[in-house]
Amino acid sequence: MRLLIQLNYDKVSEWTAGYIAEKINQHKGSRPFVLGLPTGSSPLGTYKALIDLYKEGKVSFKNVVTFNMDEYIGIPEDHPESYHSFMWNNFFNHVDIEKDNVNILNGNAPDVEEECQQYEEKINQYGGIDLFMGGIGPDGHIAFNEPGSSLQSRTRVKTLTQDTIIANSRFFDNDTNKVPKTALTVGVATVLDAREVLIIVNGHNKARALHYAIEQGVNHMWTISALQMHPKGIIVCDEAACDELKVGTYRYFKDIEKGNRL
Ligand SMILES: N[C@@H]1[C@@H](O)[C@H](O)[C@@H](COP(=O)(O)O)O[C@@H]1O
Repeated sequence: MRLLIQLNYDKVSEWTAGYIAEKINQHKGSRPFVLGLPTGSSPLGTYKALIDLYKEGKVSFKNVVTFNMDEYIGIPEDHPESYHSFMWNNFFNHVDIEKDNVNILNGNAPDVEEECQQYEEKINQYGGIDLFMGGIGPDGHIAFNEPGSSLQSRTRVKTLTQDTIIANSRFFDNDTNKVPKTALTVGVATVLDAREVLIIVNGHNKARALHYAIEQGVNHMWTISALQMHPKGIIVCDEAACDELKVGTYRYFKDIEKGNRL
């Protein structure tokens, strides 16, 4: 696994956007580039930086198909805090992506099981995900794969933990009662199937999760740790997120990434 330690959040965003743009630009062949995407505050800076790169003519999303990680169950698609709204407001509306190339789980589907199965099938029809970008919760969850999720899990319904409900209540007037209690999410195995996985970890409140991701074993209580099983896993973090790493670990990754542009 690579660990890219950046000075601050702006540098994390800049590096990640640059990496994604480069992968899109390098992509060849008739098949579109398939990009997995998260919501949350962690990727916001990356979305802004990608929009800037698009406006500068350095990347285009015309030949990109996206699959989002997750969506709440039971709030309308046009609710300001739905992940549909988040993605269109913060990213898709500002770049040249085709509407038909955007895939986000439908949390209001009449048959959610069917919705999840079709999502997996659609990913396969596109030949799999080239690069899955993600963030993590303070408890190390990836997408909505809460602690205890099977590391072989596929797209399905998950019940949110109280920790996640409290963390996400900041988007719902700080009222935990307004936060949906369930969500549709890609599974850990769905993420690991991607050819590359890039996870953004920033801020002191993610420091414990980063320690478990990097310095402890693969464990279903910290689902991000499954990234250790991926042949091309990358974590991009800021200095603040390194607060729980051993000095030796920190220095090791700083040293081996020294001089690497991307
Ligand atoms: N389902 C999302 C995750 O995909 C995201 O990584 C996490 C962290 O969010 P933030 O980046 O705002 O800390 O929040 C939610 O639980």
